[in-house]
Amino acid sequence: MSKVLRKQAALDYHSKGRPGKIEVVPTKEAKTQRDLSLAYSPGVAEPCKEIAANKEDVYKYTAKGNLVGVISNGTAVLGLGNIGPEASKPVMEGKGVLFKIFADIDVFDIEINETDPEKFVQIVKALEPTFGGINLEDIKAPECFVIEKALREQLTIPVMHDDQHGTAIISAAALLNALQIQKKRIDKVRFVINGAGAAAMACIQLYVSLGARPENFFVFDINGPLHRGRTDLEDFKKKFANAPADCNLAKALKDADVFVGLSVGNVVTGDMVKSMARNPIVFAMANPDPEISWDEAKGARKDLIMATGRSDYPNQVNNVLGFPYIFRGALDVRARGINEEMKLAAVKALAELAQSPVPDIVNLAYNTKTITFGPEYIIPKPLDPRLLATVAPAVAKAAIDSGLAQQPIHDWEAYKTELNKRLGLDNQVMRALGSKARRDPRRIVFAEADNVKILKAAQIVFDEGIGYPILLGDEAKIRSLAVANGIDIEGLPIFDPRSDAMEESRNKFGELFFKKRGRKGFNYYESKKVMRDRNYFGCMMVETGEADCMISGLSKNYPDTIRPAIQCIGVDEGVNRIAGMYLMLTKKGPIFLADTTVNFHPTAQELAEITLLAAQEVRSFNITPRIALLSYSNFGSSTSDEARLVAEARRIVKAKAPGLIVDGEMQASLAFNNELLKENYPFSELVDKPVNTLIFPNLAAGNTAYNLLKELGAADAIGPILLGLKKPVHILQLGSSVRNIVNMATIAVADAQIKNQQAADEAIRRSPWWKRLKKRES
Ligand SMILES: NC(=O)C1=CN([C@@H]2O[C@H](COP(=O)(O)OP(=O)(O)OC[C@H]3O[C@@H](n4cnc5c(N)ncnc54)[C@H](OP(=O)(O)O)[C@@H]3O)[C@@H](O)[C@H]2O)C=CC1
Ligand SMILES: CC(=O)C(=O)O
Ligand SMILES: [Mg+2]
Repeated sequence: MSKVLRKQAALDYHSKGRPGKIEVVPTKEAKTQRDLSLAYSPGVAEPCKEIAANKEDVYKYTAKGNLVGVISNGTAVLGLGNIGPEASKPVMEGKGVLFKIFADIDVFDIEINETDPEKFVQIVKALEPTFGGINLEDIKAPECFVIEKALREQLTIPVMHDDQHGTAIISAAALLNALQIQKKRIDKVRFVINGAGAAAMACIQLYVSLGARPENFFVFDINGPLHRGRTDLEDFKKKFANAPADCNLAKALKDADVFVGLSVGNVVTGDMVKSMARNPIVFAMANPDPEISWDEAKGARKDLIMATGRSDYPNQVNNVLGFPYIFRGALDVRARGINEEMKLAAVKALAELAQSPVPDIVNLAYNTKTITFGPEYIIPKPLDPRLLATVAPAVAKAAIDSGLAQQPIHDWEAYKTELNKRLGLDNQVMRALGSKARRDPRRIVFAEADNVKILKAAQIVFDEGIGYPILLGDEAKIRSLAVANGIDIEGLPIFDPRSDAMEESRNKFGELFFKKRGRKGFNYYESKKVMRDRNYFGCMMVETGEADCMISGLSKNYPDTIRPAIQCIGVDEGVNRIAGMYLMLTKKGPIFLADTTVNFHPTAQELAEITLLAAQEVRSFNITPRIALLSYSNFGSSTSDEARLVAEARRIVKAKAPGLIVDGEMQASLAFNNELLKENYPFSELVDKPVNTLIFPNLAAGNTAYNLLKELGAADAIGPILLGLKKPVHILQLGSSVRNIVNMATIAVADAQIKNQQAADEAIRRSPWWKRLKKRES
């Protein structure tokens, strides 16, 4: 993405809808009069009195224990410098988001208009009753040292200045691994450190505690090398004033083993990297622009291990790998602080994790098959879901062993299970699916490209490497929409099915369509004419292999979009119908709902077919389906025709797929209440097998359920995912957001991979060498 577009995308991201990136969400029911009388006056007085009598109970009755204050005065924001507290707020909100998504920690971001360290300390100290921990952020040196020291001494909750210790911990873990790969010893290597601020000084200190020699550091600040002749140096800099007075960065880097940049962007050149010792290590960690770009540094040396703070290159050495998990561990044992033992435990856990085999979900998330420990993987990836259950327990254990914990953990396995539960599956599912799509992007037709949301989605699909968009619609209109909205569609093919230029394609598609539908109501003339309709044209592109999948329906009703798909493409072999399914991303993980879209009053046979189609699609998400067939009756408690139909559907499904985990008829409440199920219906296949797929008895029920869940904010809805078509065409709902459209496109691409895979497999099975293979096997 170009810089200009990235700028606009970032501004749009922050300003669209509710401005900013966070909101407060109640965790208790607050709907009825009773709820309100408990949540607030008079009921709320009871926990107040308990806490007044015993202050510790604040952890029992309030959110304090899981609440971290991310606090800044905006004096050293990323590498942007002293830009003030308001301008620091997007970064602090961002840290809040990362705390939440990676460690389920809630954050209030607090930007304080105060640069005087003493006053700043007084303000933060007064906030102690609110928080379980304090993460100081982007406060410049040397004030940050004074502030952190005073707060650590005066508060009884964990306090950490993330830019110092988070950065030191992550970079130390990366450094240990890089040294191991480069076969160098930490006590022998010579370091050049650019920057002598919060992050740099903490890194140096931690490296020294890991064995580096203080005299082996040449350190630079904005005024040049730290040397003994300088009279302007604060005490914390004097300790490392080892460099010769006439030194500069170029001279210092000659024959140096390790460069660590925690200063500003673009101050190191490729020539400087070339002059370093054999097998050098460069950590250019300034944000957002590193001291030297990945490409320039790697271009200079083949034997280099390179890392930056950025997410778009390998080896992202960024404190995001630390603060969520360090605080998680500290909060969970109610540690009184964060000490050296806890930091070193985090270093060790991170370094070791990078050396252990990477699970599929990480490879999926990063669109690669082979992430393995080595020069381009010295530190775990931020999207590695193992980080939480690895680093947090290590930190918690160190807090217990070093006497800082007030609430020890005894059952470590149970603790790890609880940590994994906190992450939920929902993010992982879309993330993994996105990565799957990116691994083998397919051509995707956007039939309504003269719609600005579709255009924005198409751009994202292209930029994120999910697929290759093909835009259908009036070219002039599409181009002017793109210009007016700053959407980059350069290089994306645009076809207008109504234009003269498309006459040949219309004729070709029309001929084919006539062959399919000539005896089903379309004469020769109509078959060609209907190809002026974008949905027919797009579906024929998919049918003829000129595209792999299609997205449409934002501005038309379902039947008008589904009909062309059925007529042009048709249903899969052995399938008699299509159906629609929604993927609901809920707090309990992903739940699939079908049929939400097509079949009004399915018979038992039809309901069984819908169930089998849904099961097949759920498997394509790498999830084992566990299906409840829903009704208002539980296992024959009603003898109505409707209830019996559902029970009969289950019988048909089991006859066709005995291994499928499916039960019913049952009420939705029973499907999600394992205790009730176990107690009253111990024979059920779903006992101890949490349901993830719901089949509704009719369209009214299915459609109502997903809309209710969505509108009440109980789940994000992705769909409808059309089931049963031979090739993927997916239909958007009216008013879909850009993110919804991108999600649907992702599913369409992933589906296209499966379908084409099947087609390829069939072709192989029909080929002569398949027979030879079989013969050899036997
Ligand atoms: N990747 C990561 O995880 C992290 C990266 N960082 C990055 O590190 C950088 C510093 O952050 P932080 O320590 O919090 O900020 P500070 O303001 O505390 O420190 C900045 C340091 O950089 C020095 N400096 C500025 N310009 C130059 C220059 N041209 N040459 C040499 N030194 C220079 C300053 O010198 P002086 O002392 O003379 O003012 C100061 O010592 C930022 O870019 C930040 O984004 C920070 C934390 C984590
Ligand atoms: C990553 C971070 O905290 C910084 O650049 O300041
Ligand atoms: Mg920072």
